[in-house]
Amino acid sequence: MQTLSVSGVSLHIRDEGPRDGRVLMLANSLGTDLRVWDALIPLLPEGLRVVRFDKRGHGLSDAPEAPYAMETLVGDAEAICGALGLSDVTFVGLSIGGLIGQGLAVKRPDLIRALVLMDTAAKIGSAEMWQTRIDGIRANGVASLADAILERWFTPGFRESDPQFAAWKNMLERTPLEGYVGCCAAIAGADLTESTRALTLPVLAVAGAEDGSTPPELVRGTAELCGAEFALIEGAGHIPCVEQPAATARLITDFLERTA
Ligand SMILES: O=C(O)CCC(=O)CC(=O)O
Repeated sequence: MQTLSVSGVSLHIRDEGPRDGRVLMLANSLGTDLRVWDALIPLLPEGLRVVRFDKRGHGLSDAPEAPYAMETLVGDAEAICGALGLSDVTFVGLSIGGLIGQGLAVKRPDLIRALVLMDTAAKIGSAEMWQTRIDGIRANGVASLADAILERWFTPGFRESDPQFAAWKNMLERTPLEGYVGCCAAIAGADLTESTRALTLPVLAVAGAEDGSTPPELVRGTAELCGAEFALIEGAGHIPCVEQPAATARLITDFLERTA
């Protein structure tokens, strides 16, 4: 297990593959930890150096008191790149992870070669919507909203019959309250529309066809902002790397080839 201290906060990271391989950095979504990439990684081309991490407040990373700012989350990802000596990174960001990726590409264009925006947007939801969610979680805990969240994350078929569904529910419900609320605040405060419009690096945007959190039309809108390619993943909700790892891996693999 590897950890890294950033401004006194311990971040859990996993750094796998050859040190001299092309770097793929994976950033996951709200209420998830780095295990959401487990099924995807073995399906990616060999020889990649794959770096993933639990953002603050999630997984095995520390959960400092909320709120967090998007700039802080971007700074954490930047610090991980610095500590591991990463450059020429292809950054794959899922939902809030995609906001982190957009922010990092703007702040440190020298670090990022290409960007995959997965089920994300330049702006996700409204400040009011996030405040309602924060109030609900503060009053009744993460588990009180879990069923509604899981309906947005996964298709009905997956929820009804996948043997791992119960484990993903546990992962969500066990997210530290401060971490979940802290990241809600970061998303609420992030409108990256203008900076993402100015991006010039290669971008692939992908969306689960049944995503109820960041619906395909929202993702497509962000793709259009920055001239990105757009692809739909059938049979997936908000987390296609869990629900459709093979289709997700194919899209990423083709993009890696196009941006080699
Ligand atoms: O998943 C994220 O990082 C934020 C988007 C969201 O609202 C997810 C959910 O439906 O809970």
